[in-house]
Amino acid sequence: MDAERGFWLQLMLLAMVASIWLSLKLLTTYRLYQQHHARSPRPSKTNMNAPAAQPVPGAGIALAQPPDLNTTVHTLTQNAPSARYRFPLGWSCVAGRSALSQAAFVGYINHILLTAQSDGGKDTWAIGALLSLSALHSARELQLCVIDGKGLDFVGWRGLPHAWRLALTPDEIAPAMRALSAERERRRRILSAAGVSKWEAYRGGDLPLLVTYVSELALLQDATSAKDLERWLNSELAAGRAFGMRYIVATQTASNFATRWRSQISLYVDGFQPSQSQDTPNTGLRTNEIVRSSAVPPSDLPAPPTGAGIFCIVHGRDAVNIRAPLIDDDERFRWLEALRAASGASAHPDAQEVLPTPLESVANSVLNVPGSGGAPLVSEDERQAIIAAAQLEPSRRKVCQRVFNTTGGRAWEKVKQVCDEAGVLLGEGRLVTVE
Ligand SMILES: Nc1ncnc2c1ncn2[C@@H]1O[C@H](COP(=O)(O)OP(=O)(O)OP(=O)(O)O)[C@@H](O)[C@H]1O
Repeated sequence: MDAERGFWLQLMLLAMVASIWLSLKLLTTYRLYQQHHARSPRPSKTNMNAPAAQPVPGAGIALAQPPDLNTTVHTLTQNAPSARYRFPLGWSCVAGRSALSQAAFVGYINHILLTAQSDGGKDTWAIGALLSLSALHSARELQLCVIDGKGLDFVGWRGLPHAWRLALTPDEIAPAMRALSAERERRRRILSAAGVSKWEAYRGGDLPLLVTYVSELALLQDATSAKDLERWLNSELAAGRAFGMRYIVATQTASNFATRWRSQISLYVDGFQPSQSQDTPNTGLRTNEIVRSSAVPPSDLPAPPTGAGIFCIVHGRDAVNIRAPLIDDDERFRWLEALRAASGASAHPDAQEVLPTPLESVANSVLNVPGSGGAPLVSEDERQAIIAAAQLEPSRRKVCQRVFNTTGGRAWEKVKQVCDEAGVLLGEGRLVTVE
């Protein structure tokens, strides 16, 4: 009996020693884990670049000194190597480092409302987005329409292969609006004849994404009337999306305009506003909802000139403060020249046949954005050839052989990237298509 009790006592003692040892081990491991994570904070989802970043006082996490447009486009391509029609939103300061926020037109962004008081940096933000899109897409993939009429900001864009139409004086505005409606109808006919329900499914290769920038909505009202403008916005914004047309509509505040078309807006970019009453019309959220998202609402942002280029970006219920890269006249001129040179437009300004603008050539030779590293850059022609071959071949290797006459290196990466994006040939040997 005593021997049995002794045995159980010994066993309990052993169990106690083992549990103390285990607890100490767990504690040490947890401390090590904590120390490691204190030394190396997790990178933010949006990626980072220069160290020792500082936010603008009173502007949430908006970065005080954002990198230039070159670095911005470089970071954009690193963050989202394969996303099409991506563009930068602006820079923030996350855990002491600069972080770029970005979005993409095809996928989840429909139309954009861009607002801020005078000199808030609206044109500069839009120019950054349009130049980035142009650098990353050929004129066959992307066309731009600019309706300005308030200054000289877009004069240098004339003759650019990406420029579908520029309305830069008040008398050019109404015809440009009619041309956009006619283009929408033309696209409707093409898509309907091709038997597809939306632009994204069309494989004809002759309908580039058409992005229209309206630099001041009030000028469109002056060129037409409040009623006509409302009708035009309602139909163009509601229907344009399905036909590969996107709008960036800028104005000082949207509160002076009818509300229906605003339901088509999926991204709000709002800079300084003088009163809380302006927050909701320009962001779609109430002031306290923006604060709950840990962002500074437009009515609390610093006013220009200190606050120029600082915006509150709202998508759904998420809000973030950013500062856009400042693009001065010289830089803009260099970019436009680079885009012209890369597409051969400077040699043939009136050329009908527009050459594509592959990112590699713009990036490597002219704009100094490294093209190596990250995912391969696939031209629209290559993309279409890969998709077509994927309908015929049973495996990605065979697709690669058919399109590039090789099965390795960058060619293989391109095939992999396009197949992943399109959701085809996910299993070797059979054709799988995902919605
Ligand atoms: N990202 C930025 N960072 C710093 N300063 C900026 C930035 N963007 C613009 N600015 C400054 O603000 C000035 C006005 O910019 P911009 O013309 O883009 O504003 P806007 O909102 O379009 O003005 P307006 O409505 O009066 O035409 C620029 O000349 C520049 O000095």
